[in-house]
Amino acid sequence: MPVLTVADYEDLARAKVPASYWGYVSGGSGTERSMVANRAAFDRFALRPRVLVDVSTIDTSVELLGARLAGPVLVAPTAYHRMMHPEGELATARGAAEAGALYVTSYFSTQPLPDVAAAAGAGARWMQLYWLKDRELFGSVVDGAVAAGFTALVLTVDTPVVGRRLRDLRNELVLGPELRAANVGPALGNAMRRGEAGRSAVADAANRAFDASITWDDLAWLRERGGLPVVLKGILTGEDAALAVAHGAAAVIVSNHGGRQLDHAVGGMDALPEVVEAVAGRVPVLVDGGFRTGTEVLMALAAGASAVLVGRPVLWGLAVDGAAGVRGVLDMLHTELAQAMALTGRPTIARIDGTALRTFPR
Ligand SMILES: Cc1cc2nc3c(=O)[nH]c(=O)nc-3n(C[C@H](O)[C@H](O)[C@H](O)COP(=O)(O)O)c2cc1C
Ligand SMILES: CCCCCCC(=O)C(=O)O
Repeated sequence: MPVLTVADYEDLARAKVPASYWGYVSGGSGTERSMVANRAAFDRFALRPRVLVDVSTIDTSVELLGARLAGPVLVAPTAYHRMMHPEGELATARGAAEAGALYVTSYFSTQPLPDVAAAAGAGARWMQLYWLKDRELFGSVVDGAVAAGFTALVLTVDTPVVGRRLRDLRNELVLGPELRAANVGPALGNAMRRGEAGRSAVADAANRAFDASITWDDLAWLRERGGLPVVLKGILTGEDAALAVAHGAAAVIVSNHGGRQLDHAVGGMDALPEVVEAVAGRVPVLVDGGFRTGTEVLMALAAGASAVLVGRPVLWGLAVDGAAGVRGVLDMLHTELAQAMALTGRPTIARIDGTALRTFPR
């Protein structure tokens, strides 16, 4: 069967991944309405094409915090890539670099940061962080990211505690020995104890380690420690977007964490307009949650996003064909975007603006 869509990658990946790992990747929290909301939002938008525009050359390239990228589709941070492929994050880093895409490496990478950096080569890379109670350990991971040449720190702010992911609780999720998180110390890195009825070893380890007391005032410490741009991931309101800019965020990522954190949270595409309005062009606004086609990427750009991140699609590509699968998914989204740009009469990313979008009331 030819692989023609991101959804085709999902179908092929499902057959390759053990059931409890598939549940971890596919699932959301609670009723999973936040996950559904991400996809449902696209039904409330339609594109307004312009015709008789010279679209003989299409340029999808963008620049983001100093990185030149082949297109506006980034790899979202996702944990435990060795669930999908034996090479894990090394294959992801190679595939993303080959596609000219920026890779946001998860705090829960199963490969050491220097190895991920080496695999990425000249590829753009940011490092995602969860704030730990153990400030010394937290700081040492920041130092490690800086030393490995990551060029921005992405602090995920929607996870003071882990969402109630029922698929993981039902599957009594435990990780095999190859799935040690390689960069975060043994207490958090090791979620391999025996399964317990109704519990997820991964969520339990995270809940013990994450610092649920941090506030806006702590961000200065992180900016100082890393000396890198700090991007906040998991912003869903205009109020928090304004605070993020006021506290020195270099960019914000509008995200409900793929529907895995707050149940009934607003979807990424639905939250985007109020964040764009509050930020008012002062820093780039990125968005994720449910993006599966280039046309959907174009919708987000028209609504004011500078770029889009994809989480599960990259994992599906990784499971299907390692680095080549990751590259395949990212190339597919950029190719689809280029076609949508031609068909809407917008030959460059800068030409995609709000006039390309019609929004239907909820
Ligand atoms: C399996 C999985 C693991 C994830 N791990 C992380 C993580 O370690 N850090 C983080 O900030 N977000 C994490 N996320 C959330 C993603 O960064 C992103 O917000 C989400 O996947 C986007 O939605 P999509 O999967 O529909 O594209 C994870 C998501 C999935 C599906
Ligand atoms: C199950 C808890 C692990 C949290 C870290 C990975 C993550 O963000 C995720 O969504 O999963």
